[in-house]
Amino acid sequence: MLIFVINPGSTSTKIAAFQNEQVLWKEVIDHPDQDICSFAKIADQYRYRMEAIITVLKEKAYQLEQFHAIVGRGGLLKPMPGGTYLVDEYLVNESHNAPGGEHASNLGAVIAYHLAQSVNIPSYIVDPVAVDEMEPVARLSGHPELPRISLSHALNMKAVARKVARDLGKSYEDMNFLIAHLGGGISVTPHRRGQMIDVNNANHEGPFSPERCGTLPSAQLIKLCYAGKYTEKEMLTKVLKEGGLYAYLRTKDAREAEKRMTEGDAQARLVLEAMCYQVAKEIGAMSTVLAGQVDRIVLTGGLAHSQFITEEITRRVSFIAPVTLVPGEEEMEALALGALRVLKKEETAKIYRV
Ligand SMILES: Nc1ncnc2c1ncn2[C@@H]1O[C@H](COP(=O)(O)OP(=O)(O)OP(=O)(O)O)[C@@H](O)[C@H]1O
Ligand SMILES: CCCC(=O)O
Repeated sequence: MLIFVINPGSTSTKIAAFQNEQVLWKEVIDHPDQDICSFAKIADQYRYRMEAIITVLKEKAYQLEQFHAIVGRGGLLKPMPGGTYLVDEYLVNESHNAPGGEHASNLGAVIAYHLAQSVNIPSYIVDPVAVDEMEPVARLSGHPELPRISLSHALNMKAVARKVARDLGKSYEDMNFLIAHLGGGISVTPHRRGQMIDVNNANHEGPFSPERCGTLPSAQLIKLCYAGKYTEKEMLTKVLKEGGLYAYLRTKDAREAEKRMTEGDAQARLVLEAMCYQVAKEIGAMSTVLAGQVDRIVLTGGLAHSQFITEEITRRVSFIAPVTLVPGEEEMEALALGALRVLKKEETAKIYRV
């Protein structure tokens, strides 16, 4: 089976061709700031990104007709269980209208669907950002007007969970994991026998990350919002794009922060230690969701490449369960494998309706 994979990110679109489980090629199409900033909404980038993808396909001498399916990263749809979903017009319209908010991944389904329609093959999304498998007790925030929302790096976390389980000779559905995706944003999730039963919303809650604030003191936040200093858009940028590491150190790059730390910058050390402290604290909190029945803690995402960061977290949480490192992310493989499970009839594609 030949599968075409499309993963739109905030500054790039990653594409790849897979022959069954094997990657044939991967390409990162970078989108310069001045291009991206010229669009008012993510949905407006559709034609721009589509044309860039078609250009690369032509350069690689691939025809859409050669593929058996196209799979895109799924975005901020309404809450939905994990799995592989067939993309249809309903799902495309929802992705276009972005009910859960603006995110580049909203374009994954739209682009995959239109490319696939043009050559009459199916298109899918897999474990989108909006995967919601939270238990009822996890949904209460403390105020009924502000229910907790599940937004996370579900795609990579579920792929990593399957891989770690496989390496242990088990299936994902047999295991209890605590998985922390440590990227530009951070998700910490208890996975109970294949279900992500809670998660810090990676945009709104939990540890601060290279670019996001995570949980903030709520009354202080309200006062700042009403202080007349910032517009709503500025506040959202502060919390989602210019928070965390960036707010303290003016860099989102943990490698740069670590370099400064090793050169003696005490503030860089404090901020990195605080980020690890918050991640460890969240892992500790989530271990109670599994009542301490944890087979493995898994650290994944870009920050899991760092020895300093993984050791700082591990020394605080290894009393809970052994810690496994899976640095980086495997989103392209996860998308291809999700589509493949359906094409091989190991799984039935779900239909998204809410
Ligand atoms: N070898 C490394 N050592 C330390 N930090 C690293 C290393 N490689 C990447 N990072 C850091 O990881 C962070 C980005 O992680 P990642 O690439 O997983 O994020 P992303 O894909 O941009 O965002 P997200 O994972 O939230 O979708 C950055 O702060 C980057 O500096
Ligand atoms: C909101 C979680 C997903 C991401 O940060 O890309």
